[in-house]
Amino acid sequence: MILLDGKKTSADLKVEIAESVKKLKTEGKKTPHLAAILVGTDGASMTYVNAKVKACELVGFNSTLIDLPEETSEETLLKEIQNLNNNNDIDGFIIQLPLPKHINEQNVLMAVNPDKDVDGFHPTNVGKMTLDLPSFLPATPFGILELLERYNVETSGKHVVVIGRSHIVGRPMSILMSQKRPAGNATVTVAHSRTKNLKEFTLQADIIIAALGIPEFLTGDMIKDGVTIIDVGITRVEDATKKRGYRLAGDVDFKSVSPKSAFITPVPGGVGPMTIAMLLKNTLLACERKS
Ligand SMILES: Nc1nc2c(c(=O)[nH]1)N[C@@H](CN(C=O)c1ccc(C(=O)N[C@@H](CCC(=O)O)C(=O)O)cc1)CN2
Repeated sequence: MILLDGKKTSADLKVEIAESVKKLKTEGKKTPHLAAILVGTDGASMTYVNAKVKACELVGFNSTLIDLPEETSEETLLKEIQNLNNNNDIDGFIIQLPLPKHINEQNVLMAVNPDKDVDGFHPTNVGKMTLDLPSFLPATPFGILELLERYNVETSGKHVVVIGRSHIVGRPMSILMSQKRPAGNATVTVAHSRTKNLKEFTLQADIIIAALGIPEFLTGDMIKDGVTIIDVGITRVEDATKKRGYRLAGDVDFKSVSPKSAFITPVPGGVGPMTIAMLLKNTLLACERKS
């Protein structure tokens, strides 16, 4: 079993991005600038946004964090988005998800200028991705493709089962892996909460992407030997024995699944850190496209 090490791969990527930033600076070009909007005080969202800001510092980007209270209205948030759209120094920005329930996520994501949409969530970028045109790929699927490529995991002609159909991970992952691309050319099945006899599909899969958000859902009896496992889930599960009061659990039961796997991502240290590295990559791209 080979661990697909997202912590190490993302660190390698950050070194490469930092080198590109140095080159931009020596050429007298603009320093990439990422902004993030956080609405509310959800613990996990605060962790991720802070990690994004720290990653910007590490690679030499400028960053701006716009921290808004939970009760922020949709109108106020839309005004903040317009300010970022109109600010020429900002190359790309993201709105951390999930948003509080009183805010319509689609209205918010559609207000982002697609040229600054480094999350790749705007319908224009989703459409371009679907047509395999240059766009910003959503960071988690982009990170998974990068991990598969860097570890030379064969995907061509393989049967990929994606469990979960979210707009952020499952749906784009299924589109990208069926395309003609490195880490693509696969035959893809999308399974979801209404899928009957899921085990019949997972037992046939060469690659499983578990992105349903149910801790330790995929177990050893559901997979065949030699499978590649990508675990996208990161749930905080209460655990009084831990200093923080919780442990991080993936969607995969690592203990029973890893012995049967050829490749597997751990949680933590797998897909999560790759998400941040690919956001940086998109921001660099946004900055380079401007100049
Ligand atoms: N606007 C966005 N919102 C959300 C996205 C996104 O891509 N754009 N994805 C997720 C959360 N996410 C990034 O925002 C994210 C999740 C996990 C990690 C990560 O590094 N996880 C670590 C563990 C960190 C911890 O201690 O909790 C790991 O897996 O090793 C980074 C980013 C939803 N929202």
